[in-house]
Amino acid sequence: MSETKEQRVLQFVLQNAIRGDPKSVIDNIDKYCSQREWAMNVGDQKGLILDNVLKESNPNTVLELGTYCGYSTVRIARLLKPGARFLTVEFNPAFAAVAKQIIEFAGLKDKVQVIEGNTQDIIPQLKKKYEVDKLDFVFVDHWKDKYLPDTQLLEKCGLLAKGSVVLADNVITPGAPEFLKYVRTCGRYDCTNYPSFLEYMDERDALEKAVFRG
Ligand SMILES: Cc1ncnc2c1ncn2[C@@H]1O[C@H](/C=C/CNC(=O)c2cc(-c3ccc(F)cc3)cc(O)c2O)C[C@H]1O
Ligand SMILES: [Mg+2]
Repeated sequence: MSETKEQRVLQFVLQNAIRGDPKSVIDNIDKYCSQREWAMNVGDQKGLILDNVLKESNPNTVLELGTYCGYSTVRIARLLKPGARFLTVEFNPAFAAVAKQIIEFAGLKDKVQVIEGNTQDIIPQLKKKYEVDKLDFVFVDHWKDKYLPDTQLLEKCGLLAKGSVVLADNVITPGAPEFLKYVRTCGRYDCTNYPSFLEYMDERDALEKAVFRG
């Protein structure tokens, strides 16, 4: 049966990256997706901003919405302190299967829990089923029309505390206008925009950091 693009990305990593070396996994995904087939990874330019915002936050508990192939999952997991908890949610089984193999190849299997499911179903289960109290850092990179409902769901479920960081990809391209308007005007977040470029392209994009005021 014909391979998918995501399977080709995985194969390229398995054949070219160094097992147990997260940076070589990241670099090889960027190499494949910039030279051979574009894919919706956060990429290296926005990835550097993600790295820096994450380091500033130094989180104990991290949630990612939209694992895809696990590129940002590896970027995040490689920077977490020992004992930190990291949950990532993906509802496409084929993407989750690729991500799990990429995460394991990078040597980060024990740092990440890949949860297969829809974020709107998983978020309400985080407290009881996944024993999460509060989230220190949330990376939002799934369907763009889900950014707002899921942010409001995180609030409703009592998962955000004063200082919790919500970092959203693609607030320019493809854009998440309702999310952006909400976090910037609802009065419950301090927002910072980080202008950058769309992964592997020259088009403009940006990350938005929304820090919950509690
Ligand atoms: C609700 C829900 N629950 C669990 N997983 C969910 C979910 N919604 C999506 N997902 C999963 O996240 C992933 C989805 C990510 C969506 N990201 C995108 O659509 C996306 C699109 C572009 C883009 C930019 C310019 C262009 F011309 C074309 C595309 C760039 C990006 O960085 C993106 O993240 C994979 C999907 O299965
Ligand atoms: Mg994205």
